[in-house]
Amino acid sequence: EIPLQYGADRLGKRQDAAMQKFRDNRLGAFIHWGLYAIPGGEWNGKVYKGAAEWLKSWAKISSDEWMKLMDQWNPEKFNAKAWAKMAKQMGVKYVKITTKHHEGFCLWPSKYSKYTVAQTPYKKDILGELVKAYNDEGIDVHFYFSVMDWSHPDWRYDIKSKEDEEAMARFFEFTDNQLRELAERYPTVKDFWFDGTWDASIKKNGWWTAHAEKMLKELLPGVTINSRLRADDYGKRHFDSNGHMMGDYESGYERRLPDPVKDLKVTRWDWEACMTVPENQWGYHKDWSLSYVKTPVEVLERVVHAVSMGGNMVVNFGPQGDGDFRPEEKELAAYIGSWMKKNGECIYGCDYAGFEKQPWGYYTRKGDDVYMVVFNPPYSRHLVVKTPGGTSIKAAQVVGGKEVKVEETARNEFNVDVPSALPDEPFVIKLKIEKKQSGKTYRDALT
Ligand SMILES: COc1ccc([C@@H]2N[C@@H](C)[C@@H](O)[C@H]2O)cc1
Repeated sequence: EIPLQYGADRLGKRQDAAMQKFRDNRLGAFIHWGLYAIPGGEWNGKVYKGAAEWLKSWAKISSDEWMKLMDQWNPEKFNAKAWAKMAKQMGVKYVKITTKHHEGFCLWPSKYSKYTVAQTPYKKDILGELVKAYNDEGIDVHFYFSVMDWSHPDWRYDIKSKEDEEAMARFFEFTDNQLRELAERYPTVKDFWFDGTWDASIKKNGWWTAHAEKMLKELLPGVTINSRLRADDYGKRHFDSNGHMMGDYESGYERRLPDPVKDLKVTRWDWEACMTVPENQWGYHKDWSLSYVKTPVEVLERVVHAVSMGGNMVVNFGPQGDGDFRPEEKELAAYIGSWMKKNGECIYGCDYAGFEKQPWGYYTRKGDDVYMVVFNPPYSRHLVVKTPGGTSIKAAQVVGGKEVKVEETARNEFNVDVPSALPDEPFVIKLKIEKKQSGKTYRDALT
């Protein structure tokens, strides 16, 4: 192993209660809300197809020009309690909120910046209202924080001179001040999800990323930190130069998921994926017809896919500039919520089952209970289950429904019947498994 000063601080999964809660939560929501929600992807009459929260970049707008949007920030339909109710009904156990995105606008009245809600017509502390409202609903709050800050004169993409070095030193102090401020103002926050850390200016300062994690963990014992913050002594990110994950969970699965057959390595560590409903829109975009919009079932499948491989999934919402949500997002939250009400036991507190992936859907597991989450019921009307060695199926029951027949068909192979009346939505079968060898003898084919 290469000696590292700023590599992984720990090998293996964190086993403390705070991390167990992070893991058990499994389903979260992202809230991307900032000045970008006002133009919604359109500038000077031109609609840009790229991610709406990057409009400043696509339309090549100066920060001074962009920050004039603050004069229009007065979300008259914003109601933190209503947002928290919607999250509760969706069945999410936590919400990740953009405290500050790349644009540099702060949803809290930071005393280290003039680009905050305090300097807008709205005036009040939006972040504080949201933290209280979500917590009052029993929902954990996680903070998204972009290190890259397009509004700050000392931000550098790379360090090529003494001036750059001095500017970034000031920038790191500014960032430390904001992080400390967030931790001290909102001590119930459970996680920091860092973004905007891919540039050379950060990769050349791995020491700072380790310091930022350490500082937050001293201020907030138990807080979780994502791998995306971290760069090691040699600028390696997420996993250090010895291949060990930095931070408390891998945060590289953004708008993509590990393959259920080829990428089983991810079951060895904690990880959290995040996803957009359109192909690539985090902030509010006025025209969702520009790309494919995933149906609620397609969103649900990605949630189950993540949990089936021992990960969390965060589904993104991009609230409108007026503080209300678009109809598609309200419908999505309602659909997921109604499904989770019936079937949440196959998600919350569940993990990788260790069963071989089948075409009909995904397995999740909690203790001795293995769940089959069926998205593609086959014409054969039975679901093939291949169990690990020494494992047999004792019984099978549709969650919230009837027992279904289980028949042993070969060594460690079973047919589980689909319900006679096929449900019109993805359904879950709960297996009672037991450790025992089958009494039957099976002849292997000689080839
Ligand atoms: C250079 O490519 C990207 C892609 C997405 C991002 C941000 N990460 C997501 C979680 C959103 O915040 C998106 O703006 C930044 C840079």
